[in-house]
Amino acid sequence: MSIPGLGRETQPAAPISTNRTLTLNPFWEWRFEVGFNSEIKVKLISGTAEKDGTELASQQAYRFSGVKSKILTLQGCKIQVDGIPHDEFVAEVYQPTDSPMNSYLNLHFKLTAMRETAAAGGTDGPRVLICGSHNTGKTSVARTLASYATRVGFQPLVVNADPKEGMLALPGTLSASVLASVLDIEAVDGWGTTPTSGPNQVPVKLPLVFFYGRASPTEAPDQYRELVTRLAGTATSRFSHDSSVRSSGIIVDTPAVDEKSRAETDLLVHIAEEFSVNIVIVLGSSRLTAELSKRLSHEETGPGEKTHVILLDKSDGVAERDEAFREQTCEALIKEYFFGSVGRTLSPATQQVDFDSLTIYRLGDSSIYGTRDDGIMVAEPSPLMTHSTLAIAHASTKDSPETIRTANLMGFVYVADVDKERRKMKILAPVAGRLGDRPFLWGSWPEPFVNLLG
Ligand SMILES: Nc1ncnc2c1ncn2[C@@H]1O[C@H](COP(=O)(O)OP(=O)(O)OP(=O)(O)O)[C@@H](O)[C@H]1O
Repeated sequence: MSIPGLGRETQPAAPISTNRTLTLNPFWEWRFEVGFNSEIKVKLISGTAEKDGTELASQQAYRFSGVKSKILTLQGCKIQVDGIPHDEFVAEVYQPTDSPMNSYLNLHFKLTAMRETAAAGGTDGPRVLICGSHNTGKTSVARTLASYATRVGFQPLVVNADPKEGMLALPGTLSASVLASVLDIEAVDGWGTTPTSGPNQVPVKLPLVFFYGRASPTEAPDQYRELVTRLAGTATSRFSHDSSVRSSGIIVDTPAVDEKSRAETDLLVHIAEEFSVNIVIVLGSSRLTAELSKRLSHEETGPGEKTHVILLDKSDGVAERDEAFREQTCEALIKEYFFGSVGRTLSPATQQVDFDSLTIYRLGDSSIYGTRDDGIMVAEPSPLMTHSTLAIAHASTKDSPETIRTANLMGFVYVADVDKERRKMKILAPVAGRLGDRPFLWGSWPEPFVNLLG
């Protein structure tokens, strides 16, 4: 039909298929980036493929949104991609030794041998720390080594000492968890879903989580050290009685360090010492390798055992994540924590509470509370709290400030609104129930962002 002056009515366009098949040879990687407002689906058609060490099941469609990552094949594969990524690239290599993955794989074989020896002798398995400067692929390597370990039947204790990332917990935390099963390929944080109240397809790994409430370890180095010590002590005592965890060892992911920064290297050495690390993997920095060798190689980490510091290449595929991307990831993680994800919808509860029925501690912030930035202080109702997440400490409101600030966490709530005059707050919690008997911790990071209920 033609309408005068308006031209011909257009026929609905036939949907354009965005489905295509990619063929990857052994050790090739398909590197892709997907924005937060779009989604792609990836299906393994034949061969084998993995994302950060976790194998894709054949013929299953995996959805990706808000991610920069890669699909690697060790034996060659065909994958079907449905949707248009924001960016993509196939990294071809002519022989496996051209890929840094080859050295990560060899490291895995070496660790497997050490774990087998430890299991046979009833001793501790390898305690590995992964470090390097910004964007060297530390978290990806840690995740890959952890996945490989579980694939051959080990159960390593995985530690995230990088508050910017959040592993099985929201960012701003340090955490540790035993990995005994596959990682969730689609998870926003790359590990799995942060445990809340709903059912999960992939078994939830109950992590041990501590609240740091800032992005960078050097912002509050004393508090950071204190939490690392707590995390190491609690995690090792909780899991040391389990012989299969002990012989599987530890894998520690660390915050980025500037190789020239003494303060940052000092914190790295502290993490290594607290976890009695005996293998340090440095990605892409010979200077950091030399510095850590000087400071750690003389240390005995066990009877007749010394720390080995090993330099490995970083992958040139590691993607830069700018602040906006990190903020969006953080937002996605917080939303997922309260509301769940596709196929796993949660029902959080909103409640109006009297501010004075809660005990909220502000982690030291001298810009608001003068010079008392050494510990925590009871917060007054403030609009600054609106749209923040508060951590719920596994402690009593009557405990000492030190016990509260170093307590492990039970979960998080979200502050939807604060009425300063009436001293009332609207709070979103993962489950309905009384909130008053546990202390809450309020950090300066992640910063308040969007209105989750808006
Ligand atoms: N080979 C690769 N191809 C494509 N993307 C990759 C590759 N390796 C890592 N990435 C992606 O690059 C980003 C940064 O990687 P990763 O988090 O492992 O680095 P990092 O060194 O831990 O970062 P940071 O310094 O911020 O802690 C992530 O989104 C990760 O999925």
